[in-house]
Amino acid sequence: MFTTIRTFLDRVIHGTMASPDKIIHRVKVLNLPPKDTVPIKKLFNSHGILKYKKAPQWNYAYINFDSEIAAKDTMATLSGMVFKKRTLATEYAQISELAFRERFSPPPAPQETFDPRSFAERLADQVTPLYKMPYEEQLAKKQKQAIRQLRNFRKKLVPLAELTPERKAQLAWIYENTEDPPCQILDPIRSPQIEGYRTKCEFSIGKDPTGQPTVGFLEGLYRDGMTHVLDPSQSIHVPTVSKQIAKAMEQYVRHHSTWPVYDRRSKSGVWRSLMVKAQHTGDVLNTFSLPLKKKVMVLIQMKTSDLSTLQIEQEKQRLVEYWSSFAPKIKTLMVQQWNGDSNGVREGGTEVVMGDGYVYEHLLGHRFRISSHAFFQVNTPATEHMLQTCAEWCHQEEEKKTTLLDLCCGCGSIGITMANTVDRVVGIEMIPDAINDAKFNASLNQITNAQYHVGKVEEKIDVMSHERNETVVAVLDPPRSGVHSSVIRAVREASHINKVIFISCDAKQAMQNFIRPTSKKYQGVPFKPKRAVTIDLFPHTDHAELMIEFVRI
Ligand SMILES: C[S@@+](CC[C@H](N)C(=O)[O-])C[C@H]1O[C@@H](n2cnc3c(N)ncnc32)[C@H](O)[C@@H]1O
Repeated sequence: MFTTIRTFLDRVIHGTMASPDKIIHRVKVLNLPPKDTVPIKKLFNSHGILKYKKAPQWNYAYINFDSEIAAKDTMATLSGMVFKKRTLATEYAQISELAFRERFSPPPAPQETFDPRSFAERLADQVTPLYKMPYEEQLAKKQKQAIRQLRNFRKKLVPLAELTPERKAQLAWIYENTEDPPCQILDPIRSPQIEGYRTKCEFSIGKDPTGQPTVGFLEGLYRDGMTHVLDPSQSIHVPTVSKQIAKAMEQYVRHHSTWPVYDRRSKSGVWRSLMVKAQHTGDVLNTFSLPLKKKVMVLIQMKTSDLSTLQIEQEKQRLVEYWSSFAPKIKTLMVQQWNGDSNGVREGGTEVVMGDGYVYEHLLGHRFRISSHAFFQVNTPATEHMLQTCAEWCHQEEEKKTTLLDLCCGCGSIGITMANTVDRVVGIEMIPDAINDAKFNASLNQITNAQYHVGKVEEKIDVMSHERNETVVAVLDPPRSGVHSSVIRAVREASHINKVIFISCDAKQAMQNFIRPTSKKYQGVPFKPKRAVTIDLFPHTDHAELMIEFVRI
């Protein structure tokens, strides 16, 4: 058994091990508004409740207490309280901690059925499902998806037809155009490079179906009980250098380390995941003489709760020695210690053990420093095409000052590549490291007209002082999971924003909220799409970016 007596005692003493006797006093708060995440957080925080569980779509929340008295106190405070015109109610329950934890125990392993495909085919079907399709057909398929998405605007909004004439007039553009997609759709922008284009890869470390420690991609979804890791050496979207690094890490865990790989089912073991950022250009200015050693960041995630401090330090030292002699040379090595249940590389808890913790990339003649957690588009040449088109669309013809509002700006790539064509850039981003990168990147590129603000867009959108005689173009590039509706509301209500370039992999709801007629919830004059283009940032996969220019109606 890998767990030592020391860690067993440690868990019992520090409470990370479920004790059958321990009772959780749970309060369910009922009749909360769905969404409204920020006001709900403020409400709970103002009553000293910092930890609770509520999904945006739920109209209830759970709060766990160690004592019945604390639970009942909170019930007395919240019951009957009127919040957002709703009267809150509460329910109390006691549950054993063991039962509570078992809710999160791994799903049962799926029944093994005979699969005639090789492991490589199984993985390719999963991570690059279009790999057998000629590239032109892939583009046509993605174009069809974009057209369907834009046509859906009409389908989703027609139920709003019982509208006042004034609100109906706001949708005239969509009713007038009954057959075609409701705006111009340009030819898709193809990826200049269709193989080995992914600059960032997150590999899992675990066992393949034969039980061999492997560094690769997880087969299927963990929530479906899948925990096998498959070898990525034939994955066509992964660059050669990243495959070499995955293989080297696999050699390390198989032959150089005495610690086992992490088992997602028993939640034991040490080696969890490997993130590789293998940038396209790297940190040299002359892009034609690229020493490979300047391009690659490696981050290794370990579960260290079963190791002593000395063992952790020794392991870090061994990793540094191993990767220092690896060819091609890597630029920086990081170790992340993560003992929680969730999988994947996380923000924070990362130590730089070799190099400076950064890699660099060039985009449209600008140089960018990227930290381990900052988002950066994974397909550099295709991103350059996307940004070129975005810059053309942002261009204002009027003789007015233009402010570019770079919402969800990451480490600043959009604003910085366009800063020389506008009067000022204002960037907002919630990850502090990314904002540090954005500020650094602005000065690295001698950009003096950019300011950056750390925080959530929905909370910071007002940081921008409104100047007279300026037009504001917002570029909104949210994560795949979408943006909070308050962001869309804030953009709609900011009457000085007359254009929004919306870049998204999948955010249908957000797009609809830009165009729906004025209502109590969605105030401000709505936008309408003027043109759209698909940019294929992810060849061989089902994904692509859709960039839409929205203008006020
Ligand atoms: C798809 S990335 C785009 C980054 C950047 N525009 C770029 O092209 O490199 C989305 C970014 O939005 C940030 N983000 C997500 N939700 C946010 C929010 N509510 N407010 C501010 N930033 C957010 C993420 O941290 C991430 O950096």
